[in-house]
Amino acid sequence: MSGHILVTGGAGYVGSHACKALMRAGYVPVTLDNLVTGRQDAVLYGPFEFGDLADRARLDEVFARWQPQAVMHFAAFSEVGESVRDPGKYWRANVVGALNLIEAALDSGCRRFIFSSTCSVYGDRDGVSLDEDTPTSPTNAYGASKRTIEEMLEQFERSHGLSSVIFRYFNVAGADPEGEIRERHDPETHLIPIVLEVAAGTRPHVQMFGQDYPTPDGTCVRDFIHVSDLADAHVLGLRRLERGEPGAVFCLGSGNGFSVREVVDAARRVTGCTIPALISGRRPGDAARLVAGSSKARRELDWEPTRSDLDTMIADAWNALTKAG
Ligand SMILES: NC(=O)c1ccc[n+]([C@@H]2O[C@H](COP(=O)([O-])OP(=O)(O)OC[C@H]3O[C@@H](n4cnc5c(N)ncnc54)[C@H](O)[C@@H]3O)[C@@H](O)[C@H]2O)c1
Ligand SMILES: O=c1ccn([C@@H]2O[C@H](COP(=O)(O)OP(=O)(O)O[C@H]3O[C@H](CO)[C@H](O)[C@H](O)[C@H]3O)[C@@H](O)[C@H]2O)c(=O)[nH]1
Repeated sequence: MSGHILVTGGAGYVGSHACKALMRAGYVPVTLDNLVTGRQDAVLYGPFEFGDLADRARLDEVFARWQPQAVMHFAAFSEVGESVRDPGKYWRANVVGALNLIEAALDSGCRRFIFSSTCSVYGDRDGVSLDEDTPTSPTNAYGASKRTIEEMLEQFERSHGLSSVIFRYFNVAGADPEGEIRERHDPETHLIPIVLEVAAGTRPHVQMFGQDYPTPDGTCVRDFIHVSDLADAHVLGLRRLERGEPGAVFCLGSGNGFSVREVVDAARRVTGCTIPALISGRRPGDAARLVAGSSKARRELDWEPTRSDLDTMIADAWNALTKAG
């Protein structure tokens, strides 16, 4: 089935890759974005509507114009450290923004909703592999805002028949294998793009935040998932809703943990560059180890990540960065 899909945050990193996957699957992704962190030149695969989730009248206009059959909701603030310093920003933009969007969707008759959540909803559960049944206990406003939106979706499913698929992403990495779009945050805070900026010579060194964690080499361990594999999961989630299956939560990770040090070593291997690395103190809010333990998305959505080995993710990000010049 094809049709228009409203993609909030479609000018951002994950949203732009989702738009490409939707376009390839025969849908028309309509991006709604206020460009606070996204870029209009990443909106390549469907129409663009400038707008802010806070502006309910604008949301109503966009729903009336395109009559989307589903919403994919990526737009949010998503920096853990910032959410600790400024929780109000996260509650207002993420939670109130999502509530406006849900109500605008329902008022327009749209009852399919796909939501970007995060493994930050689990808080710091060192040593445990995290799956859909792991109890949530967010430790910062970012994770708490995402968990609250999950609860809102569960409540609107019961009260208004809004069907939702909630994806809890682990660490998203890589870039479009064709290099058309990539991760471009300013300032960049994520490990892999920072390491690649060092390789490209635009940053002098990478700081490794902490080497005294209870992990094999003392640096934090993360589960990285390729952004294109993640985008494919969203199309599969949409098809699940089209089939009329009930809403569900899925963790999206590879199930493999890599330490910060292993990521830096892999980037040296893939790029052939030296990549100076310094050890510095822990970054507040970081959990020692966040690794997905679930195969529910593989089982129930038939999702099969194909590019989520570490070297391929780094190579795709590197190719996209060097292609962009
Ligand atoms: N990147 C990751 O590793 C990761 C991990 C877990 C979850 N997520 C979630 O995935 C989603 C996308 O993350 P990303 O890395 O692509 O971020 P991003 O900053 O690249 O994209 C977010 C987009 O939303 C837009 N936006 C933000 N607030 C808006 C508002 N009020 N109205 C309209 N547009 C708005 C921004 O301009 C941007 O284009 C977020 O919800 C994030 O919490 C990302
Ligand atoms: O310059 C850097 C940047 C990061 N790191 C380390 O690399 C690891 C990964 O850090 P990222 O900032 O790349 O990613 P996070 O794990 O902090 O955050 C990501 O996953 C979270 C869920 O855990 C949220 O969803 C968030 O939006 C998403 O960016 C962490 O141990 C961090 O301390 C460094 O050592 N040096």
